[in-house]
Amino acid sequence: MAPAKSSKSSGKALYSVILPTFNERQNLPIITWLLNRTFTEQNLDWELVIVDDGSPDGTQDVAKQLVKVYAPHVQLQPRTGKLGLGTAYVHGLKFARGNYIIIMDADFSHHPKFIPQMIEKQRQGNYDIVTGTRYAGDGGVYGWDLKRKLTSKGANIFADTVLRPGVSDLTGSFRLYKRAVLEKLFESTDARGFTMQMALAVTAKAKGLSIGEVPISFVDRVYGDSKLGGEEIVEYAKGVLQLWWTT
Ligand SMILES: Nc1nc2c(ncn2[C@@H]2O[C@H](COP(=O)(O)OP(=O)(O)O[C@H]3O[C@H](CO)[C@@H](O)[C@H](O)[C@@H]3O)[C@@H](O)[C@H]2O)c(=O)[nH]1
Ligand SMILES: [Mg+2]
Repeated sequence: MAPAKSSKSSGKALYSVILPTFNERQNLPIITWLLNRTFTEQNLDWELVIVDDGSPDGTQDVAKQLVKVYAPHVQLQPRTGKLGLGTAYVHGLKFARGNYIIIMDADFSHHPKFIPQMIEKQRQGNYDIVTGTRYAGDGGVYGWDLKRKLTSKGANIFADTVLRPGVSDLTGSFRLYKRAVLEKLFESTDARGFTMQMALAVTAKAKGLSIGEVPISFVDRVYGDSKLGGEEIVEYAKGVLQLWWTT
């Protein structure tokens, strides 16, 4: 792959999108097309780092095609097995070259159309982090059943009550980070599962970092299944209590 323009040498912002995938063969081409369109329209430098965990559905074959079609913007950084969402971000960051890192899901729950607003917000306030929020302003959740909605809302209320971070969507993972900030946050939290989003936001607030919010509509995936299970929910509760103890 031809090297992407380095943000350090050009002095211009380079936005790296880290996209963890597990069985996203059907979603990946469209999300990549949308990302390309969004960044091109905005005249922004960008790259996409796909972290696929050996998906049995052939996601990596699709990803390899996209690497060629969108060269030099797309890289595939696979792992051999399903090692989890949090470590996928850490893995992706090792290869990302941008000075800004965007983390999002590959299943259209996080629509690329919100990226320009997140970038604009970051620039306005020079925020360390800008997080997409489903629970403020025009934000919302569409397509989830009541149980899943209550789980998400409950998880946010629980963490907000115990930890008081003042961030409206702690479990959401559609975020823009300054690169150096994300590197430091990864070093200072052990949480690596779905708990990680909450732990990163709470730790950031405890360190005095600034977090801007952009309302997003989160739409449930059309293709494939969620990988969030009961075990993750227990881990989340443990994560909140651990942070309560340590921050
Ligand atoms: N590489 C890798 N990717 C993974 C893994 N598990 C999930 N993914 C990818 O991570 C993204 C999110 O996974 P989903 O399974 O679609 O998650 P969800 O149930 O929709 O959960 C969403 O909402 C949660 C709570 O609001 C969020 O915490 C979570 O990050 C995500 O946005 C998708 O792109 C999926 O392919 C994994 O073990 N490895
Ligand atoms: Mg999803």
